[in-house]
Amino acid sequence: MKEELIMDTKERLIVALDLAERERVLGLVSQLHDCCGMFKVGLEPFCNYGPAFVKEIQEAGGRVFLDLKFHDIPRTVAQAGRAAARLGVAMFNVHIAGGREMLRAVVEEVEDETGGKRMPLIIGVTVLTSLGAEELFNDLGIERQPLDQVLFWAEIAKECGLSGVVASPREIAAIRERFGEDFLIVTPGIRPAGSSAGDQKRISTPGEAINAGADYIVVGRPILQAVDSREAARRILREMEESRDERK
Ligand SMILES: O=c1ccn([C@@H]2O[C@H](COP(=O)(O)O)[C@@H](O)[C@H]2O)c(=O)[nH]1
Repeated sequence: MKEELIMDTKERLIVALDLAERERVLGLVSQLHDCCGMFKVGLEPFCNYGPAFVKEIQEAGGRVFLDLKFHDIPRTVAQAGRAAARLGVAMFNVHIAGGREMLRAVVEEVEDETGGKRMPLIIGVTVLTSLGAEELFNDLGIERQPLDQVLFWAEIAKECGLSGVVASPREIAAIRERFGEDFLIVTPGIRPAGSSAGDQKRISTPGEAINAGADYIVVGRPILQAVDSREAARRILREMEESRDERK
């Protein structure tokens, strides 16, 4: 059975711990662990505190999405994937732009490490939510529109055995329609009404993302920078819950 069917709303919220201060991060973990399904450890906390920090979050009761977006030659990414699986993370990601051989290598290595049991979800990063059509063309030389590029990469991810993709809220409905319910969609670029987009270009509200069919939404600054982070998370959960009811 697809994990989604047994997920309640809180399990769909992933809080991005994009902070450098160790004590603050651990404080947030204890404040928010009953309001979200996973904590995302990305480049900032990982480069500051390393794998031991992932363990600390797990010991405090948090499931971890390791967001290091591996992108390298196949062997290197496969071995990094093995190490991520050993760390016991629930999810990690790789750039689909690394190519089919890299994607197949990491899936195979993680299956070998875990014996196919308690495998972390391996998610492919498509077009970063901070990029619009202009940057995609001018900076990366990609002529497709973001939606077409996301679908192109999602197809490769699926073919190579990944569990799903990271994509912006704008592409959720098209991914869902093309790849069905058994392909996970993890969506950053989430901004509750009235909050600032910052460096994100392809955004939507939590409710819109859930309505479009996201499995997980990833939220950083709207929670981290709120005066009351717990209340901000709970407000997002309420909005997700209402949109989920509408979707039923
Ligand atoms: O395309 C992507 C892939 C990853 N991210 C990550 O998600 C969070 C979003 O944080 P906000 O503060 O809510 O913008 C951040 O950790 C990114 O590294 C993404 O935004 N877009």
